[in-house]
Amino acid sequence: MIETNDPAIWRNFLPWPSAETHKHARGRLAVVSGKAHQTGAARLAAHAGLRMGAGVVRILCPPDAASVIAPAVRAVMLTPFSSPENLGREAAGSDAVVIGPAAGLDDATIANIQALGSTGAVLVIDADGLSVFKGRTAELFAVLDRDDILTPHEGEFERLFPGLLTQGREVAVQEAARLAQATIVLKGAQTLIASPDGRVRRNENGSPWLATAGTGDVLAGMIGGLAAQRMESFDAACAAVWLHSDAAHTFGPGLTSDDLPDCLPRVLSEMRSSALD
Ligand SMILES: NC(=O)C1=CN([C@@H]2O[C@H](COP(=O)(O)OP(=O)(O)OC[C@H]3O[C@@H](n4cnc5c(N)ncnc54)[C@H](O)[C@@H]3O)[C@@H](O)[C@H]2O)[C@@H](O)CC1
Ligand SMILES: Nc1ncnc2c1ncn2[C@@H]1O[C@H](COP(=O)(O)OP(=O)(O)O)[C@@H](O)[C@H]1O
Repeated sequence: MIETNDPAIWRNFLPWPSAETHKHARGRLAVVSGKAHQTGAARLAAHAGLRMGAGVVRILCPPDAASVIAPAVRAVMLTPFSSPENLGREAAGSDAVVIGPAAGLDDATIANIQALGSTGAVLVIDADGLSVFKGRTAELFAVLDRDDILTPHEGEFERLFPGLLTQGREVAVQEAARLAQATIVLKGAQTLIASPDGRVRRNENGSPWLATAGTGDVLAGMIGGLAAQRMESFDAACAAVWLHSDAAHTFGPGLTSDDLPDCLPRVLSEMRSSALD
């Protein structure tokens, strides 16, 4: 049965800081950047993860990208990596890692994802991190744990699961979660979220203002931010999808992906008030 993605299901599981917490205890998120001319997507995701409450957010970047990113971040930290092995070491200790936005469609992205697979962090894989496995899904599935999350739009979904969408989006997303043994977020006007345990939810508060470049990168960062705070992956994905749309409704006309993270304090405050009622 497909449930509506109603906040009543997950709002009591949203992570709020306790009085005694500190930034490392709130959760550590890493976001992997693309090359020097492709750093915007990672910066969007990192800012969104921080706004969602991850206590420490770090961009891990190829060495040539560091001088581009450093002047463009403040609360987000930055560490260059020189190889997939080095990336794995730098990401160890992260609770969640986002990879894929503007990562590049080359073997380096595959090697980086494989290196992250042994860190134990929840992986949120989006965009190029999905498309690069076209025709090589067995290699992707070999990396995944059940708490990992894939966030394809329909184009990316078709690259990973050719032909599956002809069975309808609902059937397709459930079958994809079963095959991948991971949570799948099939994005669109009505995003569907499926868990490998068979649960599936339809998001019904979508906003067409989200049809603008970079909003998917922000969503990946929001999911990563909640997963870093150890919210269960399926609920983290469902909550982030709903809050992402709510932020878009809050902003309305003229929305760009840059605006979304800055709408989150209001959206989260309203959610917190309703959870305390
Ligand atoms: N600020 C930034 O730096 C941004 C970087 N981005 C990155 O830029 C790279 C390329 O992005 P593209 O948008 O070209 O790659 P996509 O894989 O999104 O699009 C490639 C093709 O897929 C097709 N497609 C089929 N179904 C689609 C759907 N439902 N939604 C969107 N496209 C669909 C489109 O026709 C498009 O020509 C990615 O790595 C992405 O993460 C984008 O996220 C935009 C913002
Ligand atoms: N018409 C629409 N109605 C509701 N949500 C939409 C619509 N178009 C796009 N979105 C949402 O916007 C986001 C776009 O993500 P994505 O396609 O990955 O873009 P990008 O790669 O530019 O970040 C997804 O969360 C998707 O569900």
